[in-house]
Amino acid sequence: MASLKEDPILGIDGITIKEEFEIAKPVIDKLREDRPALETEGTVIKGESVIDKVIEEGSGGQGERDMVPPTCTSIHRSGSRPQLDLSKAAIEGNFEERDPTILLPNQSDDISHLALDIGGSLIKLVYFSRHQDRPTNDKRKKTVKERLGLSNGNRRSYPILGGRLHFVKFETSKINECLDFISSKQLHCGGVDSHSWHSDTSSNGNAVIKATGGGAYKYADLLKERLGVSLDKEDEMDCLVAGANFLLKAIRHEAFTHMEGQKEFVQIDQNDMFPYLLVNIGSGVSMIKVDGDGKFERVSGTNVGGGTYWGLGRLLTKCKSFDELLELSQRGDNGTIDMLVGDIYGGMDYNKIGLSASTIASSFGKAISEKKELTNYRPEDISLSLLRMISYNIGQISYLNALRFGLKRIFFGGFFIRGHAYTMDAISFAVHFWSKGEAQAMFLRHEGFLGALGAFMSYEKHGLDDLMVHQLVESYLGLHPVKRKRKRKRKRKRISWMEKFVQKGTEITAPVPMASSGTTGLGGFEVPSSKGGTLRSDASALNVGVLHLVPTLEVFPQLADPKMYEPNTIDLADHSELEYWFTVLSDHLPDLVDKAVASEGGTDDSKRRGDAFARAFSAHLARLMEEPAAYGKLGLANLLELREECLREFQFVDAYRSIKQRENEASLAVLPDLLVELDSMTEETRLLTLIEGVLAANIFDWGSRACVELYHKGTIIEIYRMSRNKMQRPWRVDDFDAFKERMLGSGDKKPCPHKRALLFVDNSGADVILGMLPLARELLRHGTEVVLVANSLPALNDVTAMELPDIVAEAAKVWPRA
Ligand SMILES: Nc1ncnc2c1ncn2[C@@H]1O[C@H](COP(=O)(O)OP(=O)(O)O)[C@@H](O)[C@H]1O
Ligand SMILES: CC(C)(COP(=O)(O)O)[C@@H](O)C(=O)NCCC(=O)O
Repeated sequence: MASLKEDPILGIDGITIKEEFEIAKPVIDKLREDRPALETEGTVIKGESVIDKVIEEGSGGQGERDMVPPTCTSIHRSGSRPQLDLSKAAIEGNFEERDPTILLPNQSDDISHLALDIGGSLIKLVYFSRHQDRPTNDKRKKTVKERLGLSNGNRRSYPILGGRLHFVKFETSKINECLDFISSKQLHCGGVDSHSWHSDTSSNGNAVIKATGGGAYKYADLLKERLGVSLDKEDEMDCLVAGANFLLKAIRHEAFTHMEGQKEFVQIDQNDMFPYLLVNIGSGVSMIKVDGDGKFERVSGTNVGGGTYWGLGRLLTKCKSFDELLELSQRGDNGTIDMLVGDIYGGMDYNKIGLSASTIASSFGKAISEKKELTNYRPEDISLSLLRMISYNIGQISYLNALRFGLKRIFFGGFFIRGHAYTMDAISFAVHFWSKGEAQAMFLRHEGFLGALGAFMSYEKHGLDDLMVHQLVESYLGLHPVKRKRKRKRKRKRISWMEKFVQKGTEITAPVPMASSGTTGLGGFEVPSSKGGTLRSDASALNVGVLHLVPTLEVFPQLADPKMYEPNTIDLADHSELEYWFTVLSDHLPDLVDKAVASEGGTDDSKRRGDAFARAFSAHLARLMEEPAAYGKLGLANLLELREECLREFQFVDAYRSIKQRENEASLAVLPDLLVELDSMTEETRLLTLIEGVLAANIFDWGSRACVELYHKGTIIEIYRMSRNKMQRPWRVDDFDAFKERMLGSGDKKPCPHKRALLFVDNSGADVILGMLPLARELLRHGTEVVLVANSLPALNDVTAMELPDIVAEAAKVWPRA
């Protein structure tokens, strides 16, 4: 395992843990005790919502609050108006993060914009923050406590360059929380970190904020009274369109499709974007035909929208929050309440008009039964049925409007969607079904912030023209789309499977894990689940199954000297080593939390758990820093296991789940090409390439922070390519010549392949799919029996024994015949 020290997300082989840790509970209790302190430490926002707000604030928080000026009377304007530089704007964070911050790396002027969209249900805020003036290279000088963020509650620290757009929402009925938030961060007077230029001012000296949505009218007086600001009202439809156009043109990995639980990002060619139908599902629904920047027509709408789901759902289920209602639906079965075609036709399909027995004939149709009252229905089923009814209906009406105007692309926004897999699937299904696959439903990651973003952009009406000049959209080749088209054509012949891999890896993202398994009443929605324990065979005659699922902690019997084996290769008794590793782990913590939250569908509940996990783990680290032997002998493996245990304590089953899925998809997509390429080689070259592939695919163990960063940009696959290119013998452990001799023979020696090979799979799907499986295939060809061995529990990015059969079965499907 190379460069272990450099890698904050390292893989540790053969961990043996003997100690039991009493971890999360005392920490949670402590957190509960700390809660009042937490709330006063933060903004004036009270109660449950504090944790959410802290999460949503991202880089905000105490660091900035420390600098809050007492009043905001010092508004002035500098001579030249600062410009918003949207060039190279990019989403920050991983693919699963919701409402992610947008990085403006080239922003040099100190702007201080804040824009509001005050809707029927929610207030959306977009604001800009400068990067903090903290040198990036002073990291190691900070105390570990500072790093752990225990002193100030910060979740992360950022480098200086540029700035960020932040996205925050509040319930409109709790507008005072929103005003408290603005006030605590002084956003209405340029923000706590603003030095030079502040928000627009009106002729009478008051700050002016751009605002849209009905509430910009309804609450104008309240804002004036509470914050002393005037609202510059922008038209809601103008803003929705401007926001959508900005996102589609400027932000990579913004738009995606979502069908049957599968999420796939869509690259939008800004030269071929229009016309499209924009459907904003807020409290009500607006359907807008967009022909260009500022060129649009609201062609339809429906009053059955997000407000309907939340309103009716609240009445029918007594849920206290929208998220509770949505979560309820995940455990629902709409078949108990919806009337199916089969219910009407005695279990039969109505084939003549293409309706199967399982098609919903009438939403809520079963509730006509006189024998049942509301209390006889499960709230879970009601919620799912309602969600399906409204989503499907909106999808269907949207398609009919697209049909009216010959539009093939429909983008859906609005907070009703909430990044919820079922909602998106139901909408996509309706569009797909009624258009017979002709039209496509697409979704936006900043779904609910279109209006607020549009209002934000309206500070500079020419923002989008600038975007064109800066040629913002980057392809994976880093070329302008127009040029890219031509280049790609010319290059097509030369694109190797590896390039395809890189391309796939940047396009594909994981299915949203929130998708519930089993049937959803929409048809064809079975989400494959792991089938450990059952032996299956497939077309390639591979037998796939789990041999052993019960974890046992035994020293591997094949070791030369099992008694001397010590899995903890790094001893943390050395204090500088300890401090180093604590730094690595604490620096990596926000990122791990993001992943863990994403792995659970990014729900508010998972965010709360994620935050609690971060605090609990930080508390453990802080304790161990003071008293390294607090939980017994401390080695790096123990520390990593502690982290895993802690994740599980907060019900994070596999923090890396979505990343694994993404990587599996990308790897499977290129596997056939890789195998064909391998098959075209001589036996000797093939063997060497196969071993190189195993080494390269084990990317996480190759270490380095750069790998991790690449991973975040969705290009980890490039690491695979790079590592293969750089592979040079002799390797640290290099038995290749002996292996080759056994496989192929040499001189007079006949081939004598091993009877059986144990292949230990470790990190990531690429490791298995592009490394181990091609090798396994070769071994099988030579008559060697192959057993793949993996961990029982997910740890770091490990592939587990439970996941292996599914991965192998999928790979076997794309085995080339040869
Ligand atoms: N936390 C929440 N509270 C209330 N509604 C929510 C929440 N999260 C999502 N929603 C859904 O989003 C809808 C509001 O979407 P949004 O785009 O903000 O529209 P509006 O501008 O009408 O407020 C609600 O009607 C509801 O269906
Ligand atoms: C009136 C609205 C534009 C307000 O926007 P919202 O606050 O719902 O986002 C919207 O609710 C709407 O388009 N309603 C549908 C009205 C109709 O066309 O029947």
